[in-house]
Amino acid sequence: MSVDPTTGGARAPFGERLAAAMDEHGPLCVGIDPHPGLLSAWGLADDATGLREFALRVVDAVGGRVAALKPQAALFERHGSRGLAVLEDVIAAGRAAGTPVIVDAKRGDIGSTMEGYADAFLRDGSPLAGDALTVSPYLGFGSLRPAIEAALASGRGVFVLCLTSNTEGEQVQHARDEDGVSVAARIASEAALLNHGVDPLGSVGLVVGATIGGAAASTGTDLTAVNGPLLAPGVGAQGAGAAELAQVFGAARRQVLASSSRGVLAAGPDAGALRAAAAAASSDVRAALRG
Ligand SMILES: O=c1ccn([C@@H]2O[C@H](COP(=O)(O)O)[C@@H](O)[C@H]2O)c(=O)[nH]1
Repeated sequence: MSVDPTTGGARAPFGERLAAAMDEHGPLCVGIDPHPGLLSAWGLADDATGLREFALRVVDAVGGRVAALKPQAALFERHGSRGLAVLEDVIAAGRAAGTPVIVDAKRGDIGSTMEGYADAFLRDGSPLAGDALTVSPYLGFGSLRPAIEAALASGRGVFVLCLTSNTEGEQVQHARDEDGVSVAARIASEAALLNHGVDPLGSVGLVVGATIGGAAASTGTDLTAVNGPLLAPGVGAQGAGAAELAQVFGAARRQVLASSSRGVLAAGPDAGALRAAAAAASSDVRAALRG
């Protein structure tokens, strides 16, 4: 256990905290993606003030009611330093509501630079540190070591891109090495090694899109053996629903944290409507994954 510097209490490992949150609230993560079109639809300006109103309204509406929140860093970064300040406040507000915050920044670089990303997103005392970070393994899984070590040392987690929800990802993720092992399968087995023996779930998760159909099987990717959380974007706006979740994840379905951003956010700006949209999505994914 690591110590939470805010409360002084013990912080359980991320995988354990997320498993408890999924059991309590249902396996839904609400993505906070303040696209310009959504800001406009909510009657907000496409600036840092509009961004703050939008993002904190989502946290107020659904924080404490869903398993996780996932702010999309790009849509804060596009507002420059003021956008990053809003991202910091959103991370703090989500955590204060007791909801794990997954910062979707998809960082990946050589190991020495990954140290910097680890400091920024995965260490106590950094205002950009949530509960987990999405990371990209395409500089080699080993390059992620600084991020993984920082996460595990502080009760945080990572989600490593494995089989992403976009069709372009297949070109890289389905490729096979000279032994016939796919890139996706290799990434999953690296995560499985790190999560081996951890109960109920390890803290090294994977990103596996809800839109990928039979790609786990066709690439030889053993999702159950990962023994870690599977963040599944693609629900809602990208077209996946309950049937797709059941098909994609099969026996690994209890590890899945389904993620929907625009599918929920389109219900705003009214807080009650946002809450109702999240509750409906949560109940759908719970039926598909836990029924
Ligand atoms: O494979 C991936 C990895 C990440 N994402 C991110 O999830 C959300 C999806 O938003 P929706 O509005 O629910 O489509 C977005 O932030 C993506 O960057 C993904 O879609 N697929």
